[in-house]
Amino acid sequence: MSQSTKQTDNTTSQQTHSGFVAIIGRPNVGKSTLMNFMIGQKVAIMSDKPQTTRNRIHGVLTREEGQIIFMDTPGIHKPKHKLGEQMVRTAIDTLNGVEAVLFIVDATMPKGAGDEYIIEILKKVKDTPVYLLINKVDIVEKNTLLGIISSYKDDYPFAEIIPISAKTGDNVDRLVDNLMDRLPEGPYYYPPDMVTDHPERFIIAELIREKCLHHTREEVPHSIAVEIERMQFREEKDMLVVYAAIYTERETQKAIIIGKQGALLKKIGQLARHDIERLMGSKVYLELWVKVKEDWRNREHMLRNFGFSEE
Ligand SMILES: Nc1nc2c(ncn2[C@@H]2O[C@H](COP(=O)(O)OP(=O)(O)OP(=O)(O)O)[C@@H](O)[C@H]2O)c(=O)[nH]1
Repeated sequence: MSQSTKQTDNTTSQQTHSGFVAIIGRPNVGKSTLMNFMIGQKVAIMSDKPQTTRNRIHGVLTREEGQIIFMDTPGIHKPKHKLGEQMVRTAIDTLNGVEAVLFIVDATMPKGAGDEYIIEILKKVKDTPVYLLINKVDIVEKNTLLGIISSYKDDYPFAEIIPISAKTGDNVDRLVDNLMDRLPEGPYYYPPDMVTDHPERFIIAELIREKCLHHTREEVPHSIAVEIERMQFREEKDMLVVYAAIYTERETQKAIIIGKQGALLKKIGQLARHDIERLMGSKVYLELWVKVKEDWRNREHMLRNFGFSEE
């Protein structure tokens, strides 16, 4: 994950950190308020349009030191509608695949069935650190806090327990610093100021591009581009199908990416597929091919296709 658009522009600065963080908590505990506070004006708030898969990206927090992509885990907030086994498994897979989980509870409410339900799911999650965030501390008496903490702390080995106020921002900076420290070194998956209707398309293209660059070192310039030609969720197979083209400027570069008997392209595909599955929380079928488009950077219609247009 060491080469990205951002870092090639920025080779002298220190390595950025990045990763995925899931936010869970029963309704009304303050998930959206916390997102809004953390991300503020800079947010690339993701569209509310139905997504191709069940996981939703809430927003992206970009700082000089790195980028945090916040994910929703649909279904987990609504214990009343009992999830199907497959949905529970998908939720657990998502939580296993992220770098950290933020479990938000409401300091003004006693622990309820909804919280306990979430804790049960968390217990099935293996190595992901879980932060317990006790929210709305601005409206509770300080001395009630200890009682709330002790009602949760034996339920689960939380990595951190942090009382916060998503409304006033109390302790939120501390939380973000702590998350940034925990995230592994990695690229900015989004340009810092990008707003898009198709965030997954963009990230998936970047993941594929990153694998190409990483495994070809200096032989292939950063000018290669990846276009997602088709992306479709196949309900019956519970699988996301992605067809993507890798564009190079020369035949020689195309040959390098394909490798001996297609070996390198296969490897790029496997690695990218793994990352996309992690991102989307579902199985992925990825088909890649390599095309030569000489001097594609100068062609405006191509730029628009690749999603680089200002429009
Ligand atoms: N006093 C106070 N109110 C808060 C705080 N955080 C959230 N709220 C309020 O709690 C209510 C619910 O907040 P949301 O952010 O919508 O909660 P949510 O978890 O996203 O809710 P769902 O979308 O239903 O899952 C709103 O009225 C917020 O203003 C806080 O730290 N302090």
